[in-house]
Parts: sequence; structure tokens; C-alpha cells
Amino acid sequence: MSGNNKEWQEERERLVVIKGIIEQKQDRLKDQAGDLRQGIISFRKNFWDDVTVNIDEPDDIIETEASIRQQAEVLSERERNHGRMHARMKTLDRLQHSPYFGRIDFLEENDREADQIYIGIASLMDEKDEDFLIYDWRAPISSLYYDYYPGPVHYRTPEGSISGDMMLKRQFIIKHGVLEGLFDTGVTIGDQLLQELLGAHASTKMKNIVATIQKEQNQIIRNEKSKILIVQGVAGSGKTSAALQRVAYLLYTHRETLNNGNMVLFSPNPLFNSYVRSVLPELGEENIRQTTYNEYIEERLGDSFRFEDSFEQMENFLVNGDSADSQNRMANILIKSSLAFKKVIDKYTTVLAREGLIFKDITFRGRTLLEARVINDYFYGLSSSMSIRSRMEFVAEWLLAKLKEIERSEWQEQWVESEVQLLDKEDYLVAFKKLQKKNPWTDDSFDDFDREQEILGEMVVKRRFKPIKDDIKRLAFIDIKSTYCQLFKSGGEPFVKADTENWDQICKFTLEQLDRNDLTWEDVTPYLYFQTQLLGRNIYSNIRHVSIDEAQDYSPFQFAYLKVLFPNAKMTLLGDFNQAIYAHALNTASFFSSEMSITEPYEKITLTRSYRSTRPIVEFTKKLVKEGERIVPFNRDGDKPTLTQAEDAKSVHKKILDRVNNLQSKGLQTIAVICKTMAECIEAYDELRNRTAIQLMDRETHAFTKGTVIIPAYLAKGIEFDAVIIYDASRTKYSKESERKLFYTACTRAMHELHLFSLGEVSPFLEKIPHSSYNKLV
Ligand SMILES: Nc1ncnc2c1ncn2[C@@H]1O[C@H](COP(=O)(O)OP(=O)(O)OP(=O)(O)O)[C@@H](O)[C@H]1O
Repeated sequence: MSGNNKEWQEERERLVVIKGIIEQKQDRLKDQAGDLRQGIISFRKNFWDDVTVNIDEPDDIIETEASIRQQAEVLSERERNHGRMHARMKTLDRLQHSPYFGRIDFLEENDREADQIYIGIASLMDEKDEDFLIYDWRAPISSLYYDYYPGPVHYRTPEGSISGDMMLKRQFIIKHGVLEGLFDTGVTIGDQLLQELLGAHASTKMKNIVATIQKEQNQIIRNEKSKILIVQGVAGSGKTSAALQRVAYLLYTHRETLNNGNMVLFSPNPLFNSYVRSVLPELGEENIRQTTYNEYIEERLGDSFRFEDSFEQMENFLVNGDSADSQNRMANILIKSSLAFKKVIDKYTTVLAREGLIFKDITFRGRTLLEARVINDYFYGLSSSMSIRSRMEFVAEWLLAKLKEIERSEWQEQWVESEVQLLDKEDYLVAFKKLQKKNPWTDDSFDDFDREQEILGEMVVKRRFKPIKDDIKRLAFIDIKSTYCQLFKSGGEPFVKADTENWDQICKFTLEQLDRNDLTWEDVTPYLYFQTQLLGRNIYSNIRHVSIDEAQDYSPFQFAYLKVLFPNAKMTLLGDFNQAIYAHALNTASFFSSEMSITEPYEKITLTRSYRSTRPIVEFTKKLVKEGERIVPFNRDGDKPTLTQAEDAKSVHKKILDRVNNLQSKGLQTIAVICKTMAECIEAYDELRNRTAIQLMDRETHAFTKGTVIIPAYLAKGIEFDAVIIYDASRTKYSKESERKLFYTACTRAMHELHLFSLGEVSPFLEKIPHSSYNKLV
């Protein structure tokens, strides 16, 4: 702790003043919010008093509608205001707890006196709303705090660059409104605040890191110019943290033009979603949409197919990796994940613009109303200079018009008469009202009866035709599935033939799947891409920023598809090629490591410092992967990892149990027993559940809880635990090169302690690790 007594005294006094001002603002805001709330309640009560309701004439109805709309707008504006006050109140509460974490004294060029800039999670103005008492960490000037040591500095504003000298850089620890620590950077050695934060127990919720953002992370957070920003960061280097603070930064900096509805974060699994969900609200921002690629696919595919998700594919490979079927499957995965296959589909789509699209008959009650052949002729009769999509729209219009004609002739049909008998009272009432409106003066009740029957018939037909019309509007008259299948029939002849060795075999495999209405995980993206290229619908053009965490797990095709789905978005891709665990990345470079598949200009930032684990853990894990020597541990001390080997399962389980008990008694709050597969997790769970409090986490688990959990490595991605136990680090489980990254991912989840157990011979991945890096236990 630094700072002399006088400085401590001054900072304490200032803190008291600031807290006082925050309190005043809280009181004032509470009063205003109370008044507004009362106003809203009475407005709601008297809502109808100020509305003139008159529905006699069409003009009166329009006027009434306008009057209701106006009232509703006034109400929702007041409610929005109340919402804003509520959010500000929450921010003031947070500031009251810890108003700021940093201070810089900045002497601007040509000025005489340095300004004291205090930096916190939100800004605070003085009583007159003239001067900043606290600057938001995202304000342009606050970047100085993250980017420089004291000395000559400059920062960018929308109006240009501002230079000067930083005279002082100070960090504070303020908890519950009490100043607990004060450090002047440049005077003290090391980063105590960071030490303290990283040394704390892991939580079930990710923390924000605004007080200790590092310079290279700040580059990511404040990057504005790149359309595609790639962050390659080693395990625990703060990629996810940077991604979330970046979202908060962008929302703040572009608050006039950007809101949380314009941003999407892709994360690896639902568990991870719950883990990071609190970061943005903690920073006073609303959450953006967090999703997973699986979830997106499910949404778009609906129930048209049964499809395997990424976890099932993963599990299948880990369990049956060596079988002949898996070898064939791998061939399918490799081609379907590649940009080469995207090109095949693009080529095929170009051909389809001229010939080959397959249409469906439009049928009704077992009758064909419009033949596929006729639709086909109409489609290909339209000018080929129009895109497929535009022609489809024309076809849809034409079909709807045709259907209208058919609908009219249908009223006379026998089935209509029978269905009219089954209509209920309300329908008769509607028909009666319609009739009256059409001809209120008629005395001829016979004629009325016929006309009523006609109206009722019209109603029945309209109702029954509605789903057909809806299908036409959805362009469901194209048989996407059959058209996709056609690409694999006769090896794609005469349309497009993929230039790959096992193509015939891949075609056979794909057709078998599609025949059963199944889609493998690797086929899902090409299929949906094909559908999007034909129909051009459901593109998210309002999304302006997409962040993809664990980007190394996306295939080149998946990434290309995301670019089609979000045509107007800037992309931030965060990943680590050492943690690429999915099948498509095992034998080829993923788009992330090769980057060959990123055709547009991009900027790349590399993070090599690892913050999550203690130095001894990083020294151990870095030897597991290629080029691991580049990984730099943050200097935090701790115990060396341990390795316990035993020859029989009973004794391994006993030792694991002893370790779990020991960790629990030390007060560690999140302990993970990490297994290679779900099958292994179930085995471990059966062994341990009656002997200690332990929870099994599977892909249906949507929330991360404290305590001891059993989890497969692929679901533990992105998450961290106080202690990690590797359930079985033996040669039988981890020996193939394809399992190396999974093993590395599992080990790097540990913050403070890492313990490996092995049933029988230890994994060869440990061979290169010097024995001095871990303790061998018996
Ligand atoms: N600047 C920082 N200040 C404080 N803590 C940090 C900082 N950067 C990272 N951390 C901490 O390091 C840990 C790892 O961060 P994070 O999960 O963002 O890393 P990651 O690169 O996404 O990891 P992985 O790829 O292994 O999942 C977290 O506990 C995070 O709070």
C-alpha cells in the first residue's frame, strides 16, 4: 500500500464529500421517481377519461384510435422515464458502494494546472451539473488510465487528439464506501489490485474487470476501426472479459445510435451464458442477446429435421473416434466444414437460377390445386436477370392470385356445405352482421338465407385456405430438401461435382441421412446456408456488432454463414487455437488459426499473458501445447499441480474423494471434477454422489452453481473454478493428438489448484513436463 498519510487523509476526505453528493442525488432522484410513479398510477387510472370514444362513423373510429394511441404514447414515455430513473438509481447505489477505482492527474498541453480525473464505473457530475466529479471508465480521457504510466501521454476524442503529461496515476480499493487501499503506479512494484482480485475465490458469475483492464485488453475494448477484429488469446488471458467490456464500451460511446438490441454475443453453451450474464448489468448496461450457435440453428431449422447438435457430435467422436464409421464421418465433416463446400453450394445456386429447382404441388383435401410443373414453368419463364429470391416473390404473388380464383369456385363445393353445418353461433352472428351491413333494407328472408349461406361458405373456405396462403407467403412451395438432395444424387451430376476424394461416399452418406430426415451437425450449416441463399430471408440486418467467443470452434463454413446472417455487423472473434476441440478442427486448420478463410481485411490482436491460473499452474499447462513457451503467467503464487496415479479404480476414487473433501474443508467454493466425455461423467457421478455433495452438469444445465460439480471438458469451456480435478489423466483417455487440446482446455480451467488423477499409465502428454513442475503423489 502506498501514499503518505497526507495523501490518505485527502483522499478519505474527498471520498466523504463524494459520498455525500451521491446521497443527495439519490434522495432527489427517489423523490422525483416517487412523484413520477404516482403520476403514472393516476394516469393509468384515468386513462379513459381523456379519450373520446366514438365508433359511430368510420371517421369517428379513426379519431378514437388516434386519441387512444396518443394517450398510450404519453404513458409509455412516462414509463420509459421511470425506467431510466430506476437505472440511474441502481448506478448511484453502485457508486455509493465504490465511487471510483482510479485517478490520474492530467496536465493538458499549454495548461498550467493539472486536472484530477477520478475514474469509476459511471460518471458523476457536481451539484450544479457543471463539472465531472467522476468520469465513466469509457470516457475518452479515461483511456489514459489504461494505456499509460505517468509521463507524456495523449488520447483521442471525436474532435481530435489531446496531448499532455500524466503527473500521477493512482489506484484505489474502495469497498462499502470505505477507502481500503491506495497505490501510486510507478512507485510501487507489481500490481497489488490485480493480485488481490485474481487471488479471490472463483464465483459462479463472471466479474467485470474495469478497474484493472490491461493495456492490450484496452486495445480490444476500444477498437473502433476494424470490421473484423480477431483476438487470439491464450487460456485465461481475458478474452471473454474484454469482449464484454467492449460491448459496454460500444453501448456507451455510441449510445445515440446503438442499443443492446443491435448486438449479439455467441457463446459456447448455455451454462456459459448464465456465467457471464451479470457482467453488463453490473456495469449499468442492459444485457445484449446472448446465444449459442446451436440455439440459432435450432431456431432456424424448426422441427423440419431431427438434427445432431455440436455436443452430440463431439461425444460421438470422443467415444467412437477410432471406428471405421468415424473415419467416414470425418471425411464428411471435413468437406462440409470447408469453404470449398460453400463454393460448391454457391455454384449449385447459380445453376439453379437457370434450371433444377424442385417445386411442390399445392394440394388441398387430397386434390392438386396447382401443379409443381406449372409453378416451375412460371418461375423459369420469368426473366433470368432477376435473382432467384425476387422471382420467388413474383411466383408467390402469382400463386396467391391464382388461389383467390380457386377459392371463389370452391364456395359451391359439397364439402363446404357440410362444414357450414358445423360452424358455431359466433360465426353465424358474424355472417348475420355482414349481411345486414351489405343490405340492411331487404325484406326478402329467402334471399337473405341464401346469402347468409354464401357468406358462411366463404368463411369456411377462407379459413381452410389460410394455411395454404401462409405457406405460399413463406415460399414453402419450393422443395428445399429435395433440391438439396439433388446435389448428392448421382454425385451432383449434371449440376455440380465437388472436387474431393471421397465425394461419392459422402454423397451416399448424406442421402441416407436426409432420407431419414436427419441432419448431422456438419450438414446443418450447409443446408441452412443453401436455404438462405435461395430464399434470402431472416437476415439480421439490424445487428451491428457480433461478438463470437470461443471462435476457434467455428468451422470456416459456419463463420461464412454467420457473415451472411449478419451482413451489417462488425465482428469481434475471440479464441485460442490451442483450445480448438471440435472434430472439424482436429485434422485441418480452423478458420481461426489459418485465417485463410477470412477474405476481408481484418485486424488481429494477440494476448499472451494468462491471468486466470497461478504461476505454477500456467508453468505446468503451457508445456502441454505447441508454442506454449509464449504463454506468460501473471505472477501469482500457489501450489504446484499434483499427479496421483493408482492401479485400480477403487483406490483412484478413494483418492479423488479425499482430495474433494480436502478442498472443500479449505473453503474452496467452486470445485470441478472434469471428465473427457459425458459417459465418463456419469461413471464418476455414480461413484461419488453417495459419498460427497456433488452435482452433475450436462448440456441441459443452464445455471452454474457453487460447490463441487462433475462436468465434461467441452462444457467447462470458458468457465473457471477454484480447483480442478482431472478425473482420469491416463494414457487410455488422453493419448491421441486430437485429444491434446481437450486435455489442455480442461487443465486451464483451474484458478488456484489443479489435481490430476490417473487410472494406470499416465497420458503421454505429460512426458514433456519436467517433474519439478508438479508433485507426484501416491
Ligand atoms: N485485466 C484483468 N483484471 C482482472 N482480472 C482479469 C483481467 N483479465 C482477465 N482477468 C481474469 O482472468 C480470468 C480469465 O479471464 P477470461 O475468462 O476472460 O479469459 P479467456 O481468455 O476468455 O479464457 P479462456 O479462453 O481460457 O476461457 C477471469 O477470472 C478474469 O476475471
